[in-house]
Parts: sequence; structure tokens; C-alpha cells
Amino acid sequence: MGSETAPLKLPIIDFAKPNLKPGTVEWDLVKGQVQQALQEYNCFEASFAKIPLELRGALFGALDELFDLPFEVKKRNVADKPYHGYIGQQPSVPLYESMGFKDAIVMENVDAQTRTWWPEGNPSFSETIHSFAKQVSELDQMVRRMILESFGIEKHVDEHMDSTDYLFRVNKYEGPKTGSETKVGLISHTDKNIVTILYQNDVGGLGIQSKNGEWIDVKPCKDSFIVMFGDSFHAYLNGRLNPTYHRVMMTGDRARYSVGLFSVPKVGYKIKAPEELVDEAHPLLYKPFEHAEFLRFHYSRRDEEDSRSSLKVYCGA
Ligand SMILES: O=C(O)CCC(=O)C(=O)O
Ligand SMILES: [Fe+2]
Repeated sequence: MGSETAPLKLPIIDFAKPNLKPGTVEWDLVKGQVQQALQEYNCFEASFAKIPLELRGALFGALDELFDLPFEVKKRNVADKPYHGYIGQQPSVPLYESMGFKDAIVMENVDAQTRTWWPEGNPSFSETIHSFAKQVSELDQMVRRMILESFGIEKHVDEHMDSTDYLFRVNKYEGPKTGSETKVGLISHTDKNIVTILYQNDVGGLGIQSKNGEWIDVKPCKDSFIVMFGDSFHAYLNGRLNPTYHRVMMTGDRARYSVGLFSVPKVGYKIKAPEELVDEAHPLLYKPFEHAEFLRFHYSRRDEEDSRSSLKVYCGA
């Protein structure tokens, strides 16, 4: 008794402060917290109460509506890049089903995707998805700007922001209905993009691996957005920060819904660490690479390969 240590928790950083603008004291304070959290956990929770509760409620309603469509209809979500369209009915992750909205902060794109499922359109659905993605993209931009500032490379902010699009993905994990026995929802991996921001319903399951290998269970919280660091950002920063290794494990009867906003390097853009981050003490870790090609390579690998090794095998210098 008394020897148990409290379970690890992700740091929570408050982004809802008014006046959180570059150059202010508040900004620099949060920037320091972001840097520290990423160095220690490769991940953090952002409290971003700014997104109205009604919109969050509407989001989960919209997901119910979408996932309830027949498989034949959901499958119409096709994309030319791996991981951008419908994923489901996979033997290795039978509980998982997921769909994507390419370039989701542009309303016309969300509407066009919506019409593949509802040819006559579904304005309240598209409006909910677009509005949610757009508001979360503000958080993504703040985080990325803070990170570039922390490494003294703020002069690259515009080019960096202009080099990415936003993929919005919606996910459903069926409850395994196996009592207290846990089943895999999504296999452990690092995301291959820049930054991923996740939001989830009240059914837990997301786990983040800490630096010492311990899994941290992320407790769903209405105001919290989970900010994860991807392989492409790790390469861009020449290894200064590390990607978030994460997974989903499911128990119980209820379905888990989650959504992710992924900042993704644009097709044709070569990810290359800025000169300022390469020197004798920090030799270049990765040759310049194009994200879509890297994704193709990654998804061509066998399931048994460790997701974390793909970047190094693909373009390690
Ligand atoms: O559903 C989640 O919380 C995680 C989803 C995820 O890791 C992904 O889509 O890459
Ligand atoms: Fe992920």
C-alpha cells in the first residue's frame, strides 16, 4: 500500500486565453509550455474551449449520420493518396472504420465530398464538418508557429504554412463487446504528416507512449484536443522533436468516435530541414522527400514493420 505511483498524464496547455497573439507575453508563455511538453511527451492536450459546445455536439451527430450509411455508399470516399479515403473492414483492425475530407478547410471541397454520399447535398452536415475543421486549423497554426519560433526559424513560417493542406478524418471504433477484455482499435503508429489534432467522444481508448515506453491512457475531456507530432515535422526540424507513438485499444460495448485534423505537406513539396537546423552537432538526418511518395512507401510495407522505422528506411541520410 502507498507504493503505487499515479498514472502518467499528458500536460494540458490552455489555448483558450484571450489575446493569444504572437509577440505577447501570453503567447511566449504558452510557447514555452508547448516546447517543454513536446520535448518530454512528444504530445500534449490543448484546452481550446473556443469551439462552441453546440458545434461539438453537432459533430458527433453528423458522424452518426455518416457511419450509418450503407458500406456501398461510404466506399465512395476515394482518394489518390493513401490514407486519404475510406478505410474499413480490415482484418488487422476489424473495429475501425474511417473516412477522409481532402483540403477540408475549403467549404467547396467538403461539399463535394459530402455529395459523393448524399448526391443532393447535405448542407448542415457539410457546414458542421467545415466549421469544425476550420476552427481546429487555427489551433494547428498557432502550435506550428510557436514551434518554429522556439527553434529561431520564424522567418520560414509563411513558407511552412503555405506548404501544407488540411486532411480531416472521421473515425469510428465499434465497442468489441467482449466484457473487460481489450481489443486493438488501431495498431501503434506514428502519423506521417506534420501535426495531428484529435478530438474524441466520451469513450476512451487512445493511448500515447511516453519516452520510457509506458502507455498513457488519454481520458476524453470535452475541452481537450490532443496535439500530436508527425514524422514529416520531425524530419523538417532535423530531429529536434520526436513523433508521437500512439494506438487505440477498445473495451466495452459502446462505439468510440474520433476526428483528426492532419496538416499534410502538399503534393510535390519537398520536405527539407532549413539550413539553420543543420550543423556539425546536428548533421542532416533525412534527405529531402515528398510526402505522398513517402506515404506510398510506408503503406507498401508489411503490417509487421514498426511504423516508426519507415521514415529512416525511406530517406535516412
Ligand atoms: O482515433 C484516434 O484517437 C486515433 C486516430 C489515429 O491515430 C489516426 O487516425 O492516425
Ligand atoms: Fe494516428
